[in-house]
Amino acid sequence: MEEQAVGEQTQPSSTILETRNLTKDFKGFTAISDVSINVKTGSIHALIGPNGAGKTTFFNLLTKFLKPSAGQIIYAGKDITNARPAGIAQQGLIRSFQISAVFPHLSARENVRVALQRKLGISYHFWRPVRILDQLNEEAQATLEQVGLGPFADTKAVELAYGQKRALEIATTIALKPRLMLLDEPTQGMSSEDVGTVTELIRKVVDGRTIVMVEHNLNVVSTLADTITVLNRGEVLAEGNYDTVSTNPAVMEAYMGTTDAA
Ligand SMILES: Nc1ncnc2c1ncn2[C@@H]1O[C@H](COP(=O)(O)OP(=O)(O)OP(=O)(O)O)[C@@H](O)[C@H]1O
Repeated sequence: MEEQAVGEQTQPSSTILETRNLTKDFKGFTAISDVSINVKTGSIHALIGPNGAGKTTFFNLLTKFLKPSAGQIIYAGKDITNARPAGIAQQGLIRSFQISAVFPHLSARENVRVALQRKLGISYHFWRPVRILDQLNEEAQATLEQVGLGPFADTKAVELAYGQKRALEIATTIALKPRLMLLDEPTQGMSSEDVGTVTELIRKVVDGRTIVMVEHNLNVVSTLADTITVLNRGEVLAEGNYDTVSTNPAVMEAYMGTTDAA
């Protein structure tokens, strides 16, 4: 049996997120149709599919940026179909690369500290006892070390290289203590070197957490994902590990317009 990540107070192989017949219509056009997925606790679950397949729409449904037309979303055993984005964030379902905006003129450490303060609900109370601020600084430093930015703690975000900025975004997301991280194309626009660094980083931060990611880069998906859901025209075309989906004739047809193996 596959080993589960430690740190979750759930049973091995339990489901942390589930969609049941999730559907989204835009004025008569069905962008997501009856999509049911099951995300295992502690796994990396990737959503892939050709352009226009409905990945972004599905992602926006999960993070409550869009309201479903039909179906249900169950997170940690609770029906969150009608929950507000802030409500689900408090329950540990955190979307990265959008909400965790990085402040360009703050240092890496200050950026992480802002996220830690947000989590604690003590934002910008600079009159807090020094002891608490010291604790925050220590935790911020530890979080930066987790993503390889320890030596850059005092560097302004704007001065970090592109891949390092992405690492900082991951650090600010980790600071929000996610149980489930939703990553929207984490390697988009990166050099191949940065793709490698961020791929390693994602593998590292999954420990004790679950990740759902939309990702175009199939190398990244093949390296990281335990389970892949392939969407096409708003429907689930295939699901399974990389070997299963990459050899599925319907997937080859959707991607390459051919069922011949490359
Ligand atoms: N707000 C909207 N109103 C109308 N149609 C929409 C809306 N948002 C998305 N769509 C349509 O839904 C379909 C799925 O779009 P979506 O952006 O979710 O696909 P995607 O898989 O993320 O594509 P890409 O890989 O190109 O980003 C597309 O045909 C798109 O035109």
